[in-house]
Amino acid sequence: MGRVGVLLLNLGGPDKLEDVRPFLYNLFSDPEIIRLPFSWLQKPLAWMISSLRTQKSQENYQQIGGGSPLRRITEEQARALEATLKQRGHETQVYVGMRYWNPFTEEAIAQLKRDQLEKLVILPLYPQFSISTSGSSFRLLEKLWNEDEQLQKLDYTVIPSWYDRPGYLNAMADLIARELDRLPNPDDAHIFFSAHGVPRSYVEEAGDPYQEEIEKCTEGIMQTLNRSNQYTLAYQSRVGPVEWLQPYTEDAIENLAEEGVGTLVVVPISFVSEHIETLQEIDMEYREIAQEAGIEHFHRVPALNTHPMFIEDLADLVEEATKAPSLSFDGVMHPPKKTKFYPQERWEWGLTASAETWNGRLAMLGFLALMAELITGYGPLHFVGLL
Ligand SMILES: C=CC1=C(C)c2cc3[nH]c(cc4nc(cc5[nH]c(cc1n2)c(C)c5CCC(=O)O)C(CCC(=O)O)=C4C)c(C)c3C=C
Ligand SMILES: [Fe+2]
Repeated sequence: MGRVGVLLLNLGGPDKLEDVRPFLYNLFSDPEIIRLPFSWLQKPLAWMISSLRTQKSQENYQQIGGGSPLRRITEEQARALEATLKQRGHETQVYVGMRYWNPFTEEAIAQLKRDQLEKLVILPLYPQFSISTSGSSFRLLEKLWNEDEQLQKLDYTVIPSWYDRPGYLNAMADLIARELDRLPNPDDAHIFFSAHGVPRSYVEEAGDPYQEEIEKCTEGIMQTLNRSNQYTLAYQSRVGPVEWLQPYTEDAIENLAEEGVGTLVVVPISFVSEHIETLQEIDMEYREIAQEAGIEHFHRVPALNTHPMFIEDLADLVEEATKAPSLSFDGVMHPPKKTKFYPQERWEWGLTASAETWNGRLAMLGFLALMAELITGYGPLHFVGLL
């Protein structure tokens, strides 16, 4: 391999409590996270939601030590991948580009430009593709590439998702097997896959392949695990008033308790690092729900972090991507057509004149309602827990 760089993409998280508000502002400013009919609404709404959500979010980060471990773990993964590639004889520079917090993707790109690479492998640290995660990072890269001729000359490969790789499935199965084997009766445990949710409309209207990839991933892990345990897939971390993918984790836990399940082994599957949604949401909130519902034993499988099988698999993936034909930029940051579906079209609202009119009216009404809610502290967004 020549001078190859690997760009690891991730979401980012606040390092300390003061970072929570600007981190949330960046997150809610992203149209791939909150989709609005008019772009001019995005920033005021992001400001408003982030201002009102900060306290609740800070309390959660406080419970896990005052900040997200995501940056530290992602840096550890980057260094472990670099070391594994070096052992295999490849001098590869691995960069970390976060979407909403330090180290930002823009900084990673500035650094890799200075390093004069021959080829770049773009590797999201999300096993499954979603418009809201890898898709959002690809959109940002698209923008940066479109603005920069030096980047346009760089050969690159994009890996859209990798949930079905045997190395990854083996690493996940290994972690689950270890957790099961610590129990007195491993066969009786119910394996509970908790995936990060997305609004249902992402899948049904915008063609997000996320749900399909999550389902295939879960089946792949169970086949690799090759045990007789019963299992369930549910979706966690719902934000806001709209419907998200179902069943919701909290409901599924309560249903299993009603069916008499006494031991749950929870497996987080949408991310590869410990972060607030494993350490606080699963370990604290869902544990409490399970206990209150009568589930006596609640165990959680750790995230992959720097699991050696996982890092070896990432190294294989980089080697394979380096051998794959390079792409030249044509205005869109897409992978080769054959690999995986990646929605190229932005999800547009208001496709017809009358819909435009209604979108406009609804947007204005919504904005006024939000202003009223901001001033009074009462309203539907407080009621459903978004603010
Ligand atoms: C509001 C919509 C959100 C969508 C859609 C969403 C999708 C999504 N997110 C992850 C992974 C992570 N999310 C994290 C934080 C986070 N995400 C949202 C909202 C949406 N996520 C919020 C409001 C937050 C902030 C935390 C909070 O206030 O609850 C993180 C970082 C966690 C950390 O340790 O800091 C990750 C990682 C996935 C995989 C996903 C869709 C597939
Ligand atoms: Fe999220």
